[in-house]
Amino acid sequence: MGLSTAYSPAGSRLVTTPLGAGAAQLLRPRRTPLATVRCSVDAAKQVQDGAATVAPEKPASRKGFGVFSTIYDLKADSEHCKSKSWKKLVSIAVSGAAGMISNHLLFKLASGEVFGQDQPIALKLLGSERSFQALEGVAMELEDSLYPLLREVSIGMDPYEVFEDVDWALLIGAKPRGPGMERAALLDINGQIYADQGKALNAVASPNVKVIVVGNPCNTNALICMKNAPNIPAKNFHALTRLDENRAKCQLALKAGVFYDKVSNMTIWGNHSTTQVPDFLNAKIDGRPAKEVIKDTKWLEEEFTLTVQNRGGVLIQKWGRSSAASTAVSIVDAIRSLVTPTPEGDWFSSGVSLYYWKSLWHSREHRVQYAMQIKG
Ligand SMILES: NC(=O)c1ccc[n+]([C@@H]2O[C@H](COP(=O)([O-])OP(=O)(O)OC[C@H]3O[C@@H](n4cnc5c(N)ncnc54)[C@H](O)[C@@H]3O)[C@@H](O)[C@H]2O)c1
Ligand SMILES: O=C(O)C[C@H](O)C(=O)O
Repeated sequence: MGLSTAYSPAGSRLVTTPLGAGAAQLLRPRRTPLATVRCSVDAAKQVQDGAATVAPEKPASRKGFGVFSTIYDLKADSEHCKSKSWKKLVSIAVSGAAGMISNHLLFKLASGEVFGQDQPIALKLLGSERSFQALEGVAMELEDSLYPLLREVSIGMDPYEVFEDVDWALLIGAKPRGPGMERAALLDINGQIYADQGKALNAVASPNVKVIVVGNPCNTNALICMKNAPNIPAKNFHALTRLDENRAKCQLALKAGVFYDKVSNMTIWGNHSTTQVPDFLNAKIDGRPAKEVIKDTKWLEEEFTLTVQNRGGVLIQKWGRSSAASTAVSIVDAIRSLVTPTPEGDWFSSGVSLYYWKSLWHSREHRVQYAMQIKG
């Protein structure tokens, strides 16, 4: 005798019953012919039936995936007393959700390590036609992880559905470069994705949605996205340059022989590309200027800069694919920096619209300090 779970359509509760093999038949998932919600039980059956090769029907992204379609009252749920003090649900769209970076990121988001242990979240996962089956697999893994803070998961291929009312959009879905390529060469393929997604965000996302563009070339893609979303404040668009900041901190720590938490005030100027300038002049090690601690100026000016500029490319040569886990970590760092006060005297890097931030910088109205720019 084992524990089996029966899926019932949205609106009713998920039933968990001890079952024998015969009873399992009786509790096969029942779906109305027109139901568009996808659940893990259906996905498993598709593979079993050999239907996995058939293009899946387009799901309605507002409906939850599998267990996440169950309707419940969060505040009234006595089993989760903790939930009574939880904040209002935050809705996060992740594009390229079946890709390498997302495979690390989604589980960090769901665990609460990004937005906090009192912040329930909804994940809206956007995939492409090619990746849709894999997206179902991702959603199934999220189901099986039983994260208390993960209250909703939906999947879809239409950004106009997936982005509806989202508070955050983490735009990762794009083609990565291969060995020997420059990121800029991806613009022809990836640029259009960000034009389309910018339009979709403009039309259906929360008017104050925060957007982090990861797909390369990320600075240009962020600009394209921003230009296609005139209703969303320009200050809300970020290109992910945090990975470069983290890489630069790591190299300075290595050279100085200190743990990397001793390195602060690291700025990345320019694009997330080989033209970027990791700013060792303003960086600090243990509160002192990096140049005072690292006397080897030639190393700082040449090797340090080149290492940070080329780190992504070297990694591709070694791995055969681009960085994923460290990128996910840097997305977490970037979000955390945006939602929590910056430690006194420190700052962080993010690619943003210079036009907007220049004025704010002078007015000194911001509570979080930024060192960032966005470039096309
Ligand atoms: N800014 C950075 O620091 C940084 C770091 C690493 C990678 N990247 C970039 O991030 C992007 C994704 O990298 P990855 O390793 O996750 O790639 P991946 O190939 O593993 O995953 C990309 C996913 O996006 C999906 N996709 C493609 N077009 C889409 C669309 N229009 N809408 C939704 N999904 C779509 C693909 O089907 C795939 O599942 C690449 O462009 C890569 O160069 C940026
Ligand atoms: O180098 C790449 O193409 C992937 C990413 O931008 C990185 O810096 O690791």
